[in-house]
Amino acid sequence: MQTTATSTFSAKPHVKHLPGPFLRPSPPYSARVHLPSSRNKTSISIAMAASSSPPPQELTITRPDDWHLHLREGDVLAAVLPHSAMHFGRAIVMPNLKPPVTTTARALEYREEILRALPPGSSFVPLMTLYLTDNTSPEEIKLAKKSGVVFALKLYPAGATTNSQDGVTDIFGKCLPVLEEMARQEMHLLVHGEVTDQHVDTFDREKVFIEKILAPLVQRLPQLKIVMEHITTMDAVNFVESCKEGHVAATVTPQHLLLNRNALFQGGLQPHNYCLPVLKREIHRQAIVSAVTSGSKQYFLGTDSAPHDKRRKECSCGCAGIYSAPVALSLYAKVFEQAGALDKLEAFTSFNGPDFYGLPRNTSKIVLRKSAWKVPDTYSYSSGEIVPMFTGNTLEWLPSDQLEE
Ligand SMILES: NC(=O)N[C@@H](CC(=O)O)C(=O)O
Ligand SMILES: [Zn+2]
Ligand SMILES: [Zn+2]
Repeated sequence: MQTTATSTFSAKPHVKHLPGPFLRPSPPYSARVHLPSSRNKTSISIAMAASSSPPPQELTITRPDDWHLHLREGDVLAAVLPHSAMHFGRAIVMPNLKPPVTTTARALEYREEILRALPPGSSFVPLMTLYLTDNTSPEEIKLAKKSGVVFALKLYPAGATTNSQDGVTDIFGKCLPVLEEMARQEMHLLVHGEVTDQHVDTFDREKVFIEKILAPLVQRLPQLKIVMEHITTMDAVNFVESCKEGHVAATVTPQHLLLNRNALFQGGLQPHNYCLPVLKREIHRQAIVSAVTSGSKQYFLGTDSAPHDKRRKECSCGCAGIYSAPVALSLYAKVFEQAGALDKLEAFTSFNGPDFYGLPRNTSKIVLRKSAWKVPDTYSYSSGEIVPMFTGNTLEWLPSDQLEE
């Protein structure tokens, strides 16, 4: 499926090539984006320092967590969970099942299903979330907090993305009492930040969401801790950085760091590069790379790994979501390496997330080795196949568990 563009990324001739933006080192932050000027200087000096010493071939980092993950249920859960559990310590598990996880009772059941599906000996911890609806009650927030296993509520504007039809129709009209209770209970709000108004261009939906919903929400409830999930634009970067550190943060996916919207059309329609919010222009990708590799504590790893059966991706109305769990760590390392910021990788993958959620950092380590490995074309499961991001390509930075000292 992935074709096109020449690559300096993989030297081996048999390897399929990756789309363009993946290959170019990120230039210093664009002048059109607002950032404190000291940040520009920092990233340039790191890049220069990195180029004068031999590039590292091995990195040992604190075990990462995934702060935005779709695990699904049943046979898909069984197929995808090992890919996350292998290298990640914990993950914030998205509640957009069919029907969605709207109550603490259901989140507890779903958590048990995940724990049962774990490979033997795994210490992976699922951090549960509830799906916010127009009818979620403040009582439910109290129950969620008391459970000790629910860490956040997820806002899906109704109709914005996969399985969001039961989402919120009018956040200010219907959800303020619940959001106030969340602020009181220190329960985080995770946001799919796109408006659903069909009159708004698909590529502008994140920007308009920030203007119409997110900025007013932060004004109205400054104590509520908000994670803007899977950010895709420089508008989101500017917004996050205009907010107080520790109050508003963002997760960033591998695809929004590596691909721009050309990747949807390169050599033909590429359904496995389709996710929501949709990939944006190159200038937005560059803004996100600069923000994430700057060392700011407001960004952390959230793959948004979203498995869909191959038949539901490769069809006349393919669904949104990219399956990245098996490749995510290799890809994040590549981004930081290209930016000359490998020294900032661990904070992004392993520190900023737990710090924002008020959870302890993991104590075990993983090793990323600079050795080539080939991404499988597909992963089979009992009812079909799932195609991973960068299917069939060769990647570097192979993750493995650190051997006991
Ligand atoms: N990102 C996606 O394109 N899809 C996600 C939903 C979401 O995170 O918006 C999914 O559940 O498939
Ligand atoms: Zn989403
Ligand atoms: Zn998601």
